[in-house]
Amino acid sequence: MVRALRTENLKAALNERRVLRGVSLELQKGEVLGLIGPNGAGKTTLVRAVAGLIPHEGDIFIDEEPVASLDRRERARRLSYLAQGAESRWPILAERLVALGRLPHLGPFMRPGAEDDAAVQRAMERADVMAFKDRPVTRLSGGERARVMLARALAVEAPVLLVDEPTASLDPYHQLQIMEVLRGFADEGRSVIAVLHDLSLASRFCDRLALLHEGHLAAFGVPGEVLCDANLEKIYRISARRQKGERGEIVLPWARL
Ligand SMILES: Nc1ncnc2c1ncn2[C@@H]1O[C@H](COP(=O)(O)OP(=O)(O)OP(=O)(O)O)[C@@H](O)[C@H]1O
Repeated sequence: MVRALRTENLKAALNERRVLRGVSLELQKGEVLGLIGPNGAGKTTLVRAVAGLIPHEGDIFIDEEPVASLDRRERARRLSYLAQGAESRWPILAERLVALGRLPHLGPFMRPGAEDDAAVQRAMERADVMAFKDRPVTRLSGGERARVMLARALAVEAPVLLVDEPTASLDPYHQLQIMEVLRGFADEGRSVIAVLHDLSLASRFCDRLALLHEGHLAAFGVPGEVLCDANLEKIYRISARRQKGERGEIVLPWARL
C-alpha cells in the first residue's frame, strides 16, 4: 500500500482553545477514510488544518512531501476540499460554479481548455447535477446545491479529496449515490477523507475509520473494530445493532445509553 497523506502530531487551537491535541494518521492511495466522532470532537478542525486553512503545529505530508514546501496552487491541485455546508451566495450558473474547480490548473490569464471542460463534465455526471447546469445555484434546493458544490470539488481531480459531511442535506438516494461516487473516486487510485456522522454509511463504504474524541484520535482501523461496543458506549453513548456487509460489519445506531 502507498501512502497518499499523513499527519504527524497535528495540533490546532481556535481562539486560544486547544481543539486538536496531537493527531497522527495516514491515508492510503485508493482508500476512503471516514473521519468520525461526536459533535465538537475536532473533525472539521482537522480537515481545515490539512487543507491549509488554519494555523497548526505538527507535520502534514502529501505523497511524502511536507505540505509546507508546496505553494498554494500546487497544494490546491493535490488536495481538493469541500467545506461543511459549503454555499454560494451568488446566482452563478451551476456549470460555471463547477468550472471554478479547475482554477488550480490554470495559470494567470489562461483560459480553460478541452481537458478542463471534460473534467467539469465528468464531475457533473458523477454528482448527478447535469440537469441543473444552466440554473443559478441560488435557485436550487439545499440538497441539489450540495451536490453542485461536491461536483466542484470533484472537478479538481486532485489525488486527495477532503469532504466535510458530504451527505448531510441529501435524501437517501443521493446519500447512497454520493458514497458510491467517493468509493469510485478512491477505487481509481485516489484517496478520500470524508467527515461523516452516519455510522451505517461510514461502516459500509469506508475502508478505515478514524474516531476523534475531544481532539484526540481515540481509535483508527477497520470499521468493525473502531465501532466496537466499548467505543460506541464510551464515546458516542449509544448501543448498536450489527449486520454483515460486503466489507465487514455495518453498524446501525440503535439506542441511547
Ligand atoms: N472559532 C472557534 N473558536 C473557539 N472554539 C471553536 C471555534 N470553532 C470551533 N470551536 C470548538 O472547537 C471544537 C471542535 O470543533 P469542530 O468544528 O472541529 O468539531 P466537529 O467534530 O467538526 O463537530 P461537529 O460534528 O459538531 O461538526 C468544538 O468544541 C468547538 O466548540
